[in-house]
Amino acid sequence: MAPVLRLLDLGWSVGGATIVEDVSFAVDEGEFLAFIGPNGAGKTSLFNLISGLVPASRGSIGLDGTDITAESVPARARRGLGRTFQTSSLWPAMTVADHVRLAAQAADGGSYRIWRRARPYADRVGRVLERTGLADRAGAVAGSLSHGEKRKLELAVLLVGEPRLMLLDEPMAGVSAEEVPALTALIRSLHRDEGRTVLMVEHHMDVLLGLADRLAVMHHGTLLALDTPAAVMADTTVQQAYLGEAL
Ligand SMILES: Nc1ncnc2c1ncn2[C@@H]1O[C@H](COP(=O)(O)OP(=O)(O)OP(=O)(O)O)[C@@H](O)[C@H]1O
Repeated sequence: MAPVLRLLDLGWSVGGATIVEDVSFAVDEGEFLAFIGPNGAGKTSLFNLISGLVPASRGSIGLDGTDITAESVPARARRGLGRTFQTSSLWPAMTVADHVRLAAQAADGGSYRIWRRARPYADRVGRVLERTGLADRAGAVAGSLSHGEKRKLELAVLLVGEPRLMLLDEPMAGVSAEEVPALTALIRSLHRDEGRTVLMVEHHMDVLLGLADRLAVMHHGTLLALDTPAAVMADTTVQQAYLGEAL
Protein backbone atom coordinates (compact mmCIF):
# COMPACT_ATOMS: atom_id res chain seq x y z
CA MET A 1 0.00 0.00 0.00
CA ALA A 2 1.37 3.42 -0.98
CA PRO A 3 1.74 5.89 1.89
CA VAL A 4 -0.86 8.67 2.09
CA LEU A 5 1.82 11.32 2.21
CA ARG A 6 5.39 11.15 1.02
CA LEU A 7 7.90 14.01 1.27
CA LEU A 8 11.14 13.73 -0.64
CA ASP A 9 14.04 16.14 0.03
CA LEU A 10 11.57 18.94 0.65
CA GLY A 11 13.07 22.38 1.14
CA TRP A 12 11.98 25.99 1.47
CA SER A 13 14.17 29.07 1.28
CA VAL A 14 13.04 32.67 1.62
CA GLY A 15 15.05 35.89 1.48
CA GLY A 16 18.28 33.92 1.21
CA ALA A 17 17.55 31.91 4.38
CA THR A 18 16.90 28.18 4.31
CA ILE A 19 13.94 27.53 6.60
CA VAL A 20 13.19 23.89 5.74
CA GLU A 21 15.96 21.63 4.49
CA ASP A 22 15.91 18.17 2.90
CA VAL A 23 12.91 16.80 4.78
CA SER A 24 11.91 13.29 3.71
CA PHE A 25 9.38 10.95 5.32
CA ALA A 26 6.27 8.92 4.54
CA VAL A 27 3.03 8.65 6.47
CA ASP A 28 0.70 5.65 6.24
CA GLU A 29 -3.08 5.82 6.13
CA GLY A 30 -4.50 6.17 9.65
CA GLU A 31 -1.17 7.09 11.23
CA PHE A 32 -0.72 9.83 13.85
CA LEU A 33 2.58 11.66 13.45
CA ALA A 34 3.47 14.40 15.91
CA PHE A 35 6.05 17.16 15.34
CA ILE A 36 8.09 18.58 18.15
CA GLY A 37 11.06 20.91 18.17
CA PRO A 38 12.21 24.25 19.58
CA ASN A 39 10.63 27.55 18.54
CA GLY A 40 11.68 28.47 15.03
CA ALA A 41 12.63 24.88 14.11
CA GLY A 42 10.45 25.02 10.98
CA LYS A 43 7.39 23.03 12.04
CA THR A 44 4.80 25.55 10.87
CA SER A 45 6.80 26.19 7.71
CA LEU A 46 6.71 22.47 6.98
CA PHE A 47 2.93 22.46 7.44
CA ASN A 48 2.73 25.50 5.13
CA LEU A 49 4.63 23.54 2.49
CA ILE A 50 2.48 20.41 2.84
CA SER A 51 -0.79 22.36 2.73
CA GLY A 52 0.41 24.49 -0.21
CA LEU A 53 0.47 27.85 1.54
CA VAL A 54 4.06 28.37 0.44
CA PRO A 55 5.73 26.88 -2.64
CA ALA A 56 8.48 24.30 -2.23
CA SER A 57 11.94 25.52 -3.24
CA ARG A 58 13.20 21.96 -3.63
CA GLY A 59 11.96 18.40 -3.45
CA SER A 60 8.48 16.94 -3.79
CA ILE A 61 5.24 16.16 -1.96
CA GLY A 62 3.20 13.11 -2.92
CA LEU A 63 -0.38 12.49 -1.80
CA ASP A 64 -1.82 9.03 -2.47
CA GLY A 65 0.96 8.46 -4.98
CA THR A 66 0.28 11.68 -6.93
CA ASP A 67 2.82 14.48 -7.05
CA ILE A 68 1.01 17.53 -5.61
CA THR A 69 4.08 19.76 -5.18
CA ALA A 70 2.76 22.36 -7.63
CA GLU A 71 -0.91 22.16 -6.63
CA SER A 72 -2.85 25.01 -5.01
CA VAL A 73 -4.28 24.95 -1.48
CA PRO A 74 -7.87 24.32 -2.74
CA ALA A 75 -6.69 21.52 -5.04
CA ARG A 76 -4.97 19.81 -2.09
CA ALA A 77 -8.08 20.34 0.05
CA ARG A 78 -10.19 18.61 -2.62
CA ARG A 79 -7.86 15.63 -2.30
CA GLY A 80 -8.69 15.47 1.41
CA LEU A 81 -5.85 17.47 2.94
CA GLY A 82 -6.96 20.01 5.56
CA ARG A 83 -5.24 22.04 8.24
CA THR A 84 -5.73 24.27 11.25
CA PHE A 85 -3.52 27.20 12.22
CA GLN A 86 -1.44 27.98 15.27
CA THR A 87 -3.21 31.31 15.76
CA SER A 88 -6.98 31.52 15.79
CA SER A 89 -8.59 32.09 12.40
CA LEU A 90 -12.15 32.82 13.57
CA TRP A 91 -14.40 35.86 13.10
CA PRO A 92 -15.31 37.07 16.60
CA ALA A 93 -18.77 38.43 15.66
CA MET A 94 -19.88 35.41 13.62
CA THR A 95 -21.80 32.54 15.18
CA VAL A 96 -20.42 29.06 15.63
CA ALA A 97 -22.98 27.58 13.22
CA ASP A 98 -22.24 30.18 10.54
CA HIS A 99 -18.51 29.44 10.70
CA VAL A 100 -19.18 25.78 10.00
CA ARG A 101 -21.82 26.50 7.33
CA LEU A 102 -19.51 28.83 5.42
CA ALA A 103 -16.72 26.25 5.61
CA ALA A 104 -19.15 23.64 4.23
CA GLN A 105 -20.03 25.96 1.34
CA ALA A 106 -16.38 26.58 0.62
CA ALA A 107 -15.63 22.84 0.76
CA ASP A 108 -18.38 22.30 -1.82
CA GLY A 109 -16.54 24.61 -4.18
CA GLY A 110 -18.66 27.66 -3.39
CA SER A 111 -17.38 30.92 -2.06
CA TYR A 112 -17.58 32.27 1.46
CA ARG A 113 -20.79 34.13 0.51
CA ILE A 114 -22.54 34.88 3.74
CA TRP A 115 -26.01 35.39 2.22
CA ARG A 116 -26.33 31.94 0.72
CA ARG A 117 -29.26 29.99 2.10
CA ALA A 118 -28.46 28.16 5.31
CA ARG A 119 -31.00 25.34 5.10
CA PRO A 120 -29.21 22.92 2.75
CA TYR A 121 -26.32 22.81 5.20
CA ALA A 122 -28.26 22.52 8.45
CA ASP A 123 -27.91 18.73 8.88
CA ARG A 124 -24.24 18.70 7.99
CA VAL A 125 -23.50 21.62 10.31
CA GLY A 126 -25.53 19.98 13.10
CA ARG A 127 -23.61 16.72 12.77
CA VAL A 128 -20.23 18.42 12.94
CA LEU A 129 -21.22 20.56 15.92
CA GLU A 130 -22.49 17.44 17.68
CA ARG A 131 -19.24 15.65 16.87
CA THR A 132 -17.09 18.44 18.28
CA GLY A 133 -19.24 19.00 21.38
CA LEU A 134 -20.39 22.44 20.27
CA ALA A 135 -24.08 21.75 19.57
CA ASP A 136 -25.25 23.82 22.52
CA ARG A 137 -23.04 26.72 21.41
CA ALA A 138 -24.34 26.85 17.81
CA GLY A 139 -25.86 30.32 18.18
CA ALA A 140 -23.01 31.84 20.18
CA VAL A 141 -20.61 34.24 18.50
CA ALA A 142 -17.04 32.98 18.26
CA GLY A 143 -15.74 35.88 20.34
CA SER A 144 -17.72 34.64 23.35
CA LEU A 145 -16.21 31.13 23.30
CA SER A 146 -13.57 29.84 25.70
CA HIS A 147 -10.16 29.08 24.19
CA GLY A 148 -10.94 25.37 24.21
CA GLU A 149 -14.25 25.95 22.43
CA LYS A 150 -12.50 28.12 19.84
CA ARG A 151 -10.06 25.29 19.12
CA LYS A 152 -13.02 22.89 18.81
CA LEU A 153 -14.68 25.29 16.38
CA GLU A 154 -11.51 25.40 14.29
CA LEU A 155 -11.64 21.60 14.21
CA ALA A 156 -15.34 21.75 13.26
CA VAL A 157 -14.52 24.13 10.38
CA LEU A 158 -11.90 21.66 9.23
CA LEU A 159 -14.05 18.55 9.70
CA VAL A 160 -17.00 19.78 7.68
CA GLY A 161 -14.72 19.50 4.63
CA GLU A 162 -14.20 15.78 5.48
CA PRO A 163 -10.38 15.76 5.42
CA ARG A 164 -8.69 12.36 5.44
CA LEU A 165 -5.34 13.92 6.25
CA MET A 166 -5.46 16.61 8.93
CA LEU A 167 -2.59 18.91 9.80
CA LEU A 168 -3.13 20.38 13.27
CA ASP A 169 -0.77 23.20 14.20
CA GLU A 170 -0.63 23.47 17.99
CA PRO A 171 -4.33 22.80 18.61
CA MET A 172 -3.81 23.16 22.39
CA ALA A 173 -2.24 26.63 22.15
CA GLY A 174 -3.88 29.00 24.61
CA VAL A 175 -6.22 26.32 25.95
CA SER A 176 -6.67 26.13 29.73
CA ALA A 177 -5.43 23.04 31.57
CA GLU A 178 -9.04 22.07 32.37
CA GLU A 179 -10.00 22.05 28.69
CA VAL A 180 -7.00 20.08 27.41
CA PRO A 181 -8.35 16.57 28.23
CA ALA A 182 -11.61 17.05 26.26
CA LEU A 183 -9.78 18.47 23.27
CA THR A 184 -7.23 15.65 23.41
CA ALA A 185 -10.05 13.09 23.57
CA LEU A 186 -11.72 14.66 20.53
CA ILE A 187 -8.51 14.56 18.48
CA ARG A 188 -7.84 10.97 19.60
CA SER A 189 -11.34 9.96 18.53
CA LEU A 190 -11.01 11.62 15.11
CA HIS A 191 -7.91 9.53 14.63
CA ARG A 192 -8.82 6.20 16.24
CA ASP A 193 -12.58 6.00 15.67
CA GLU A 194 -12.75 7.68 12.28
CA GLY A 195 -9.40 6.50 10.94
CA ARG A 196 -8.20 9.94 9.92
CA THR A 197 -4.51 10.43 9.33
CA VAL A 198 -3.16 13.18 11.59
CA LEU A 199 -0.01 15.30 11.57
CA MET A 200 0.14 17.54 14.63
CA VAL A 201 2.57 20.11 15.99
CA GLU A 202 2.48 20.15 19.77
CA HIS A 203 4.88 21.35 22.43
CA HIS A 204 3.36 19.38 25.29
CA MET A 205 4.81 15.90 25.39
CA ASP A 206 2.25 14.73 27.94
CA VAL A 207 -0.49 15.42 25.37
CA LEU A 208 1.38 13.61 22.61
CA LEU A 209 2.31 10.47 24.47
CA GLY A 210 -1.25 9.18 24.48
CA LEU A 211 -1.86 10.17 20.87
CA ALA A 212 1.09 9.84 18.55
CA ASP A 213 2.24 6.66 16.81
CA ARG A 214 5.52 8.36 15.88
CA LEU A 215 7.32 11.56 16.81
CA ALA A 216 9.18 13.73 14.32
CA VAL A 217 11.77 16.08 15.79
CA MET A 218 12.51 19.25 13.83
CA HIS A 219 15.67 21.24 14.48
CA HIS A 220 17.03 24.16 12.42
CA GLY A 221 14.70 23.25 9.54
CA THR A 222 15.79 19.63 9.32
CA LEU A 223 14.24 16.41 10.49
CA LEU A 224 16.48 15.34 13.36
CA ALA A 225 14.65 12.13 14.29
CA LEU A 226 11.50 10.22 13.36
CA ASP A 227 10.58 7.18 15.42
CA THR A 228 8.29 5.86 18.14
CA PRO A 229 7.91 8.19 21.12
CA ALA A 230 9.99 5.87 23.32
CA ALA A 231 12.84 5.65 20.78
CA VAL A 232 12.86 9.41 20.18
CA MET A 233 13.06 10.18 23.86
CA ALA A 234 15.96 7.75 24.26
CA ASP A 235 17.81 9.31 21.29
CA THR A 236 20.95 11.08 22.51
CA THR A 237 21.10 13.35 19.45
CA VAL A 238 17.62 14.58 20.28
CA GLN A 239 18.55 15.10 23.91
CA GLN A 240 21.62 17.10 22.88
CA ALA A 241 19.55 19.23 20.51
CA TYR A 242 17.39 20.18 23.45
CA LEU A 243 20.54 20.98 25.50
CA GLY A 244 19.61 18.57 28.21
CA GLU A 245 16.07 19.83 28.61
CA ALA A 246 13.55 17.16 29.46
CA LEU A 247 11.33 16.52 26.44
N1 LIG B 1 7.77 34.16 5.48
C1 LIG B 1 8.93 34.09 6.17
N2 LIG B 1 9.95 34.87 5.84
C2 LIG B 1 11.12 34.80 6.52
N3 LIG B 1 11.35 33.97 7.55
C3 LIG B 1 10.35 33.16 7.90
C4 LIG B 1 9.09 33.16 7.25
N4 LIG B 1 8.29 32.23 7.84
C5 LIG B 1 9.02 31.68 8.80
N5 LIG B 1 10.24 32.23 8.86
C6 LIG B 1 11.32 31.87 9.80
O1 LIG B 1 11.52 30.48 9.69
C7 LIG B 1 11.87 29.91 10.94
C8 LIG B 1 10.94 28.77 11.25
O2 LIG B 1 9.66 29.27 11.59
P1 LIG B 1 8.44 28.33 11.89
O3 LIG B 1 7.29 29.20 12.29
O4 LIG B 1 8.23 27.38 10.78
O5 LIG B 1 8.98 27.52 13.17
P2 LIG B 1 8.19 26.66 14.23
O6 LIG B 1 9.01 25.44 14.46
O7 LIG B 1 6.79 26.42 13.77
O8 LIG B 1 8.21 27.59 15.50
P3 LIG B 1 7.15 27.77 16.70
O9 LIG B 1 7.26 26.53 17.54
O10 LIG B 1 7.64 29.00 17.40
O11 LIG B 1 5.80 27.95 16.07
C9 LIG B 1 11.82 31.05 11.96
O12 LIG B 1 13.12 31.52 12.16
C10 LIG B 1 10.96 32.09 11.27
O13 LIG B 1 11.31 33.39 11.67
